[in-house]
Amino acid sequence: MASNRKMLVLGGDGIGPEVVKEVLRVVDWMAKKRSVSFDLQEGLVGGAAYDKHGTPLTDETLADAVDSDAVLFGAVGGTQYDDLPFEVKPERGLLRLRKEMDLFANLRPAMVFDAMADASSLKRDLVSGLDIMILRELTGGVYFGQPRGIDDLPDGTKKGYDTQVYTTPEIERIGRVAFDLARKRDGRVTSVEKANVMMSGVLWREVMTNLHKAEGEGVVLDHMYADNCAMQLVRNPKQFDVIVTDNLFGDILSDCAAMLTGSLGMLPSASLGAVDEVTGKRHALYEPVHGSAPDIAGKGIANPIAEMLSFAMALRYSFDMGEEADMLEQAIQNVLKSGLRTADIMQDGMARVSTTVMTDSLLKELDKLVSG
Ligand SMILES: NC(=O)c1ccc[n+]([C@@H]2O[C@H](COP(=O)([O-])OP(=O)(O)OC[C@H]3O[C@@H](n4cnc5c(N)ncnc54)[C@H](O)[C@@H]3O)[C@@H](O)[C@H]2O)c1
Ligand SMILES: CC(C)[C@H](C(=O)O)[C@@H](O)C(=O)O
Ligand SMILES: [Mg+2]
Repeated sequence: MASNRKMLVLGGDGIGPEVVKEVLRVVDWMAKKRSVSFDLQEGLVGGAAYDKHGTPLTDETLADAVDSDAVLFGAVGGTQYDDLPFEVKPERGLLRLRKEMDLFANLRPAMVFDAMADASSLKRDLVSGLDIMILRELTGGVYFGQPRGIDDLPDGTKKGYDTQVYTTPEIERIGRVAFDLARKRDGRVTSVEKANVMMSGVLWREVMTNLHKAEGEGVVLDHMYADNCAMQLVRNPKQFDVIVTDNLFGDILSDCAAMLTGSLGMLPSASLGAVDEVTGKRHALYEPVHGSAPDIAGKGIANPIAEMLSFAMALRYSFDMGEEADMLEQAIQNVLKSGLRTADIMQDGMARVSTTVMTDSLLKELDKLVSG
């Protein structure tokens, strides 16, 4: 059935295609049980694209991504690609997608579902009900700054270097997203950098402070150094509402936040571009925070929940299907409540299940939600 909901599916490598396949079962369910169809297209990215085309992202796939309403992304990378030249490594495919689609705002929510509070690395009372949003700037900073390279030095040793760059407009646009998010939540933004050692951090703090004065009505802003933030996340995570930070600190802090929720396999994300003033649309890519997990790939034990929750974010942010997104999230909560666990979130007294059995049960919960 044709539809105007264009979604490009890029499974990638390792467990990427395994978890994406499970989401496609939910997409099927929606077509059958809710009469909601998607115009799906599949493509290659990462190592899978390199194996076939000699590049981790072809221009054609990039064009398809730009043309879609949303990209559903799995994960890229794998040890078999470790020796490839830097510019064709699988991860470059993802980075090029982010940059060329200008997906500057990466929303990484860390929520602890009731049934999961005992699976966290922290004690139950520190995490139960936790709901924080890490907003990571995704198209700037040390990931893309020039110059970068490895040079030979006269003494026969080498010098490896990267450059962290942020401009005022780059900081302002992510700051605006942070304030907008906070207004719909608890109204608090913590801006995280290392202004004590980095000039880009000094600018980041100055721009955030000025932006807050000019446009921060209804929002309380505070500032924190990134090292302290890492510590505070595992000491008392409920002190945070929205954390806004740069590309590299956001990468690290969100993996850290994952363990508050029980596993990297639980954390979704949405990578969003600016809203086009004429069409009202924006480029978007939905990706779990985890990677291709080479240690468990092919074993059928990956946790599909991060990918499922990423699809729920797609339903909410790209397809205006909040009701379906709520339903999917509710079904996930019900499955967890029923005691099913993939290996990464296994707890005493729970039933250990495979990736596909987790989805079987999720589809049954969805059935129950529509019939009851
Ligand atoms: N967005 C992405 O595509 C992305 C993100 C992170 C890492 N990577 C790449 O993935 C490869 C492996 O990286 P890594 O090992 O540092 O990180 P990783 O996230 O792939 O795995 C870290 C650990 O978490 C576990 N894990 C991750 N996702 C899981 C899931 N859904 N269910 C159960 N367990 C899960 C893994 O088994 C592993 O023990 C590298 O090539 C890296 O560059 C890609
Ligand atoms: C695979 C890699 C390029 C990526 C990043 O560093 O941004 C990943 O770690 C992530 O968190 O999305
Ligand atoms: Mg990461």
